[in-house]
Amino acid sequence: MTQQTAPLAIDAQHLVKRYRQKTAVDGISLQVRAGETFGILGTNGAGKTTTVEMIAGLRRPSEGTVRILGLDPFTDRAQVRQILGVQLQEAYLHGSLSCWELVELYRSFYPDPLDAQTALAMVELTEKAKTRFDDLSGGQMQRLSIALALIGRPEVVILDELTTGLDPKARRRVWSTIESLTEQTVILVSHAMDEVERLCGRVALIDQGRVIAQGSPEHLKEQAAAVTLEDAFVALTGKDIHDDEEDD
Ligand SMILES: Nc1ncnc2c1ncn2[C@@H]1O[C@H](COP(=O)(O)OP(=O)(O)OP(=O)(O)O)[C@@H](O)[C@H]1O
Repeated sequence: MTQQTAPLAIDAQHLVKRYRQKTAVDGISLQVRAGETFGILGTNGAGKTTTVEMIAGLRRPSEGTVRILGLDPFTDRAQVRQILGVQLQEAYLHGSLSCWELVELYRSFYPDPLDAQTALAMVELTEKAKTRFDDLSGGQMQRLSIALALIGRPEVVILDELTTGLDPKARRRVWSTIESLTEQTVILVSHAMDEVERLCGRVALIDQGRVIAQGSPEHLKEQAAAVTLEDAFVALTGKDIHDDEEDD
């Protein structure tokens, strides 16, 4: 089965999220096929996190629908939890537990999890097994949250700012881990063009809560007559990826 004919793993239709004064997401539709690694690129405040939180069932849309392998993340919450792994920008974990205890806790949620040693080794935290979460560095916390997102061997994985704050070596290691997920469907929110170009078959460019363009990195570069994905982003959105929308 090619990816073009694979079933839809994620089908988000016309997602809208309104906060009091602000429409953070303004009619985003995304279809991701099983086995794809799909990137979401956008400036700060473009609505990326709100979009993936709605897809994950962590934030209720004001409008629109989400299906993950045909399931509704709100009404089929228990089933969705078994097939979805989520790494958010900020990990809200029990800080007094050690890495090992957190890994064991997360393993207990799934029928066929990775073993604890494999999970810690995957993100190079074997040496930190006994360290309390609160005593980890920011990068180590992030790596642990990646391991916890993958521990249940989820069919669908959502990763928000996968490697922000990691050093170059750690970034490359995490990329290899993601590249090894050939069976899984991955949504990757990122600011990092090199990361998106390396890992994602298709990308959606998001600006002011809308999808401005989507396609393979090659297609987006062609569409914008740009040499790099960063130039394509600037050409298609009129913004630099490093801009902060709040400042406009
Ligand atoms: N709980 C909230 N209440 C009000 N406004 C919010 C809330 N959460 C997010 N927003 C606003 O919605 C917009 C989109 O936020 P979101 O976090 O989805 O953007 P983002 O693209 O993920 O940005 P970043 O790259 O900085 O994480 C921003 O203007 C943000 O300030």
